Amino acid sequence: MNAQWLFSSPAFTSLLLVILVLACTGCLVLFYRTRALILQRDEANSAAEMSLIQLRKATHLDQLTGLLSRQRLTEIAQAEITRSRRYGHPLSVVCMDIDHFNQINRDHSDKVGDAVLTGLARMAQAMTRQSDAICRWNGGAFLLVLPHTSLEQALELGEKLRRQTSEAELLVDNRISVSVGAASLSSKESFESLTRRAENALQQAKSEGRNCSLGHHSAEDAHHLNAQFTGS
Ligand SMILES: Nc1nc2c(ncn2[C@@H]2O[C@H](COP(=O)(O)OP(=O)(O)OP(=O)(O)O)[C@@H](O)[C@H]2O)c(=O)[nH]1
Repeated sequence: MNAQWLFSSPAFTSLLLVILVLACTGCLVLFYRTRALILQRDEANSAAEMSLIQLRKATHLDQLTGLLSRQRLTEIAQAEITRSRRYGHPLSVVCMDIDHFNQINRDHSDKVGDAVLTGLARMAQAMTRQSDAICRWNGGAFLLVLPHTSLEQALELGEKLRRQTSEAELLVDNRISVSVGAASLSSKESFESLTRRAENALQQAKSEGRNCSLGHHSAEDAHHLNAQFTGS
């Protein structure tokens, strides 16, 4: 039996065909199995993502940053204002807003903008006390409610946040800055009025060139400062 006879025999051709069919079937099985595994993994990931979103909703957290929702922070602030009045301790709020956030989104993508928000949220949480409350206020703005904190102390924290932000590597190729506005609770003042004054101070900081912190002094703050100055 020579080699030429073997390769041209019908039995050999049939064997080759069988091997080919088996190899193709194996490849197909492998392909469908891998695809099924990938689909399974994607489904598991999106289920985990969905349950995180649902958990955050149920626990009154901002879906992106995990900070308090604006609604939950307002409830906490109302309770803190009542406590501050009852025990006579100061309470302040700080409003911090990313400068030119619109442009960051435009130049880098919304995904990078989201990462900046999350990074800032983590930084603010790490730099504040457990008794402070922080929320995503709107767009690129955060609001901090600071019990037992005077306007001067709130501005000190605002400056610390501003400095830390300008040094943090939140963007790969650039630095970002924030502007900060602060206000301290006056007697009989509502939370809405207090936050409006902090937002006014923030707008003032924006119009003075951004990357700075400013406080809104109420008539009471001015009186308090004057009393300190004259020693009365
Ligand atoms: N990536 C991202 N962007 C958001 C989100 N929410 C709001 N924005 C964007 O934030 C931007 C808000 O920009 P502004 O606060 O007006 O800031 P700006 O005018 O760019 O800058 P300033 O004048 O310095 O405040 C808008 O472009 C919104 O689309 C979010 O959840 N993720």
